[in-house]
Amino acid sequence: MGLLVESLGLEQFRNFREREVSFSPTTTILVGRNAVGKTNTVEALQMLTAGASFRHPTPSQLILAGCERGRIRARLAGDGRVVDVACDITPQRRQFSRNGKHCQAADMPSSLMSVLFCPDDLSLVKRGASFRRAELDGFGCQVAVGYSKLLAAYTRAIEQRNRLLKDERPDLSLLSAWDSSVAVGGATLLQARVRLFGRLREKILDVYGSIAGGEELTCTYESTVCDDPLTLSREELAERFLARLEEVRPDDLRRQQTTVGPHRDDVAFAIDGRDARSFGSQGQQRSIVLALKMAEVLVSEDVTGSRPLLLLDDVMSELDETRRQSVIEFAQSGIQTVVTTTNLGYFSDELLGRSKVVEFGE
Ligand SMILES: Nc1ncnc2c1ncn2[C@@H]1O[C@H](COP(=O)(O)OP(=O)(O)OP(=O)(O)O)[C@@H](O)[C@H]1O
Repeated sequence: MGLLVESLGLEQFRNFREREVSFSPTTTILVGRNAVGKTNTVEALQMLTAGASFRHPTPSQLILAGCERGRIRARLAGDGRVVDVACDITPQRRQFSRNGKHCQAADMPSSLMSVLFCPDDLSLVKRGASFRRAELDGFGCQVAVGYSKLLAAYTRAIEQRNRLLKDERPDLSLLSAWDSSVAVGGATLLQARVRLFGRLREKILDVYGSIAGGEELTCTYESTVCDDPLTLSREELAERFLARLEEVRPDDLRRQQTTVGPHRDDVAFAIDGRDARSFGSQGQQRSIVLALKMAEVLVSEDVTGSRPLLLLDDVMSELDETRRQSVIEFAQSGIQTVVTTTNLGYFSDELLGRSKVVEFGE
């Protein structure tokens, strides 16, 4: 079954001097007008589960204006155990802890992970490729052991190679050394990412079929290194990547950046054979994102054996009735959900009766 969030404490965090919120094991609805701190509450929950915030703030942005430090903490309970997680925030850093012992941000999802769905996600299909990569990587960092380390090491290697490419007269032997380290780290990351994508794809197609039956969705991982990275061994893939880096070297030197690798890959969606980015209606694009988020919940349950916390920030107003119902039904299938809204009118009386409603603002 796994852990559920029982309560959250916010101390000098964002707009809160002090606030306690307790949660239902099923659905909790945070309601209030704009700018009262509903998203800030969701952000705190995401930090204590995913170990990161979708808004990518600096630590000082998280501290109540005029204060020197802040703290967020949550009590997680389930399976006969209680886990207290917290994050102490100073202007310089965030220090995470579990049951009073310091830990890394990347360790947080091992207690409870989360899937966030917010209005920005709705344009994921048509936004730049970096957003789709970030979605996959953010999910990977939570669900796959070691993924965040792979990603960090690869990102560092790419930064170093790019820095060298920007030199007036790049040292070519040093560039070859960076090529090797980019290729070896990149091959491992690429295989982990494509494997994860394969698991997600299966569920995305299932879920999409149930939201938009009759339409045929395809999703493809588009690698800049080779067509099917999983048909090669890791060593073979690293060699292929190295060969690609050598092939594009003149171009990379001219453009002063690395133009192939997992940091340039993309995920493409097509409906009935037509690219959803340019041909999909807004509704179809939103259904794809919905299917992707639900797939993340399902895959994380498959991989970890426990259900993640589902955070729905302000998406009810952005979805039409049919898609809203799909989300609500999905959330009702035994997934602890926290949803924010300015308007309780989106929820049926029956659902309101079964949910915990927490009011924000006066
Ligand atoms: N570090 C901070 N110190 C004080 N106030 C802050 C800080 N960071 C954000 N805020 C305030 O928090 C409020 C925004 O809260 P939040 O984003 O949670 O809104 P919301 O309740 O979700 O509403 P909306 O639907 O408009 O997003 C703003 O008034 C903003 O000024």
